[in-house]
Amino acid sequence: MELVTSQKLFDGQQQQYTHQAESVNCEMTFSIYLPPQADTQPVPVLYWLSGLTCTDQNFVTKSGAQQFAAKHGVAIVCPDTSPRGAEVPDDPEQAWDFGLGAGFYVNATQSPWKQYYQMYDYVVQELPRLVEKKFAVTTQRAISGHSMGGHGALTIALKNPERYRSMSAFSPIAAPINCPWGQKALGLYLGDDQEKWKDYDSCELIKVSSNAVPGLVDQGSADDFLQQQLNTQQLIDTVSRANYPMQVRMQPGYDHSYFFIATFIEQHIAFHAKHFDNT
Ligand SMILES: N[C@@H](CCC(=O)N[C@@H](CS)C(=O)NCC(=O)O)C(=O)O
Repeated sequence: MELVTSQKLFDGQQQQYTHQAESVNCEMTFSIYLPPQADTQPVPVLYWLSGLTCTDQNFVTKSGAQQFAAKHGVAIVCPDTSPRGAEVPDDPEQAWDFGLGAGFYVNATQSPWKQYYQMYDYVVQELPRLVEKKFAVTTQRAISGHSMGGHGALTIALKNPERYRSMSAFSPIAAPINCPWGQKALGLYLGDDQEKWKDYDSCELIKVSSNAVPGLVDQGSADDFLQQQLNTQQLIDTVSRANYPMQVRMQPGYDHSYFFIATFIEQHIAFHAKHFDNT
């Protein structure tokens, strides 16, 4: 693992690292914010998954989250959104909604994607293993994300309730099996059998879930992707029918951008901190 950058921020450290990742078969970059509390004791970790076209840097530079992580004594780990490198196959038309920057946090089963696009294993297993070995952190974890990353955060927590204390999302792709972004990505990564797509669909997972991970979701009403891609109403209906402990809030006038995330990130970090011991 190699340190790329390190800056002091709100008495903690904002750092970026590269490492050779086995699961995705390439060099990966991730960022970590270590709050000042990590100087004296191990702290819990919030994993943040970003959306389409993003890297590990969007959240670091635009969310303003570090001051709240410092207040609550929580580390924040931001992985990249896909495998990277000249050898990694991309969308044949180089569209921004598939391939590089668009790993959808699944384990691809189809060629040529499956050799690299194992982002589910990377985020759930390999990255936490590395983080928990190298940094002053506990094994208490939470997960959050935006858009494609909101989909990643919710599906990962729903599939691994024993690994995450809480989950949250901004503008998640809540039912990818029912929207163009999801149908394209799941079709190419997982193949034509739509039954297999359900394993990566938050609404489908909530329907069959027997465990309860506390959840918080914020969605802007002025989000340009709301009608065609995000299926927020389906999430609201599914949560209500299943009596799942997830609050889904419509926020009037907010769009899909990081300005929306910056507005509510303090509340999301406080929500996750509430579910950790001793923060
Ligand atoms: N084509 C646009 C749309 C993609 C988009 O809105 N991506 C969201 C996630 S789905 C994002 O976070 N973009 C980067 C940013 O705002 O920093 C772009 O390239 O940014």
